[in-house]
Amino acid sequence: MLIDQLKAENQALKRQLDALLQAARANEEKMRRFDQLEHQLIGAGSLLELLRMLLGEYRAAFGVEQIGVALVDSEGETRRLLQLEQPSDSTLSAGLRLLDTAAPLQALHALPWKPWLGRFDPARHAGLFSAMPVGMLRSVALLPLSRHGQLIGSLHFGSTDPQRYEAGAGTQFLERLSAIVSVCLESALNQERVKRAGLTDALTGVHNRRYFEHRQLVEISLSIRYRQPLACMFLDIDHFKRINDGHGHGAGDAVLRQVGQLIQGQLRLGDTIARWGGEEFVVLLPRTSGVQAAEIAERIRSAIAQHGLPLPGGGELPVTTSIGVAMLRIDPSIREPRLIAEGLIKNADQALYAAKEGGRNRVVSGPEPGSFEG
Ligand SMILES: Nc1nc2c(ncn2[C@@H]2O[C@H](COP(=O)(O)OP(=O)(O)OP(=O)(O)O)[C@@H](O)[C@H]2O)c(=O)[nH]1
Repeated sequence: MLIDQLKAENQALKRQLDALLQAARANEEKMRRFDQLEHQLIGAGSLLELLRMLLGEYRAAFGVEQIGVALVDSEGETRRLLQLEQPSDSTLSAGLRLLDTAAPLQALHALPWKPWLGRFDPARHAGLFSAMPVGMLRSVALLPLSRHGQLIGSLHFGSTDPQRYEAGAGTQFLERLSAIVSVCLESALNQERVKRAGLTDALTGVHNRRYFEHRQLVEISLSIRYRQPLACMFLDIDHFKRINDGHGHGAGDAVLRQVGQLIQGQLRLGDTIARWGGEEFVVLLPRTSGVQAAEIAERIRSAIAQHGLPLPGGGELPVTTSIGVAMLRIDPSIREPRLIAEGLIKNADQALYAAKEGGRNRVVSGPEPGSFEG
């Protein structure tokens, strides 16, 4: 009898031991995966890649239903940097929130900043998960992201399991994760700033020709692959030399800045504007027909003509532009994207020349493209 009892106890102990060993192995495996993910985060090649990892791969790796990231972006810099890389990204739009101020995060994270684990409270937490459906969430982990004593963002995990993130549970791993993500974010932002500096026109703040030429190749390939129209606009400020000669180089620079902003103000997110050089700007309009492009060009022309440059002594210096519009044309004999790009620019430039010849302050459209059969 006693032997049977001992045997049964032994078996129960063995089962417990097996379960513990299994849990330890699972934990070890989990730690190994986290370790791998941390290395991937550290190795992210860009801000976009880092955010995609956090919002996409991490979600799968952690086995949580939802992940959200909020970043303080008071100057709109992060938004601009991300657009530079990828104008629209569904992973990002689902999980990323850019905040004008740190105030919402200060309300979320009390000092000393540490991960907060607990029950999901729709009133407080629903907004943290952005566009994702949040009705099923039961527990959340909110990780403050900080650098140099400032809150720079917040990382949010949401689970349908009420016990997944329980108040009072250990947060060592999450603390480490928030430290790593904070450093990676700062470093990725710095990398993007360096990259952007090489792709931006220092005077006007719009893209430079180098960026445009790169973007143009991407847009041409997309346009051909999806058989969608692509419009290109060449803009030149009229009699710019007279502005420089009559009012000084500083006034000329101010006109360039103002014109760049006015053009930008008329464009959509996926459009690209760049300073081509001197007083010339160039614009790419994906998925835009010739008729629409001519309308947009006319809006730009009119906006610039209506906004003269305010002069220090009062009054305004009139500014006008001539604009040439061309559509991507597919010549089956030309397959090299670089040559197609040159042809598109040449056609827009010819239309611009016709606008100058026609008396300036006007829009001229080049011939409509034939079909998209390539
Ligand atoms: N202020 C300023 N001027 C520039 C800059 N880059 C080029 N320019 C000037 O832009 C002027 C361009 O003059 P032109 O090419 O003769 O053309 P325009 O006077 O605009 O005449 P049209 O194009 O025929 O209407 C030159 O005087 C250049 O020195 C710049 O960055 N800042």
